[in-house]
Amino acid sequence: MSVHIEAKKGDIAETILLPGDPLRAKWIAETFFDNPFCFNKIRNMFGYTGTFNGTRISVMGTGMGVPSISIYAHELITEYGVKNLIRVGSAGSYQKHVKIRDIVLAMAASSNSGVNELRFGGADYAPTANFDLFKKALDVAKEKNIDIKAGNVFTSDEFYEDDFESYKKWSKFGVLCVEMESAGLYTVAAKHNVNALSILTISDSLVTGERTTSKERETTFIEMVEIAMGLA
Ligand SMILES: O=P(O)(O)O[C@H]1O[C@H](CO)[C@@H](O)[C@H]1O
Ligand SMILES: O=c1cc[nH]c(=O)[nH]1
Repeated sequence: MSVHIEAKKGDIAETILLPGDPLRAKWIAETFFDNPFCFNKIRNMFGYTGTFNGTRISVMGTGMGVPSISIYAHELITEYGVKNLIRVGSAGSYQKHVKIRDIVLAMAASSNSGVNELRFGGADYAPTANFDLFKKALDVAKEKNIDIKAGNVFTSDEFYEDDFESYKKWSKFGVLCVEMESAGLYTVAAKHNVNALSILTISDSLVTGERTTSKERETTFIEMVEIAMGLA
């Protein structure tokens, strides 16, 4: 048991899927896993382990934002020996060609996160995806005929920004979409020499104003989960 996870040693698989939403974690376990059992209910941050095609796999919510995912990633790695951390998140599009329900593999995560500014004393650190997981995700997507987009994403400390138009600077420099955790996940994984990848589904668009419902974000982003499950 760690401070925020009540699982016993050995309860959590080496590969874990990490949605921000704990109810998406529950849906993933109940929809995709064989024989899932719940290993965490602390703070209602549900975590489950089961099997997929005979291989053990886990899923757990991370909450929203870099501080929250950093806590869970740290405990999963240092207390439970997790080696592959795969975020399955929602994101807002910054580009006209990145449309609702498109899948984005985050090759790197630019950020305004105060956490990395604190950690690196104001110097820039470039949080990047693990190459092997990234390549494998491309292969799985191809095999399943799922179109993906890949590139730089933006990890923001804010969901509601004072200046809505500020996204246009990042958009101009080719950033595909915004979410709130990948830079933190990639940095903590790198610190502990384990593997991380963020697979994102576009839930809304800052360009067009379209958006999916909360329920759709919880239970319908199937293709990104299929790619993530293929990495186990
Ligand atoms: O759907 P999840 O995985 O939570 O990801 C996105 O959704 C939340 C904001 O609504 C933030 O956590 C953001 O990163
Ligand atoms: O962090 C997020 C996630 C989805 N959509 C956004 O605009 N921001």
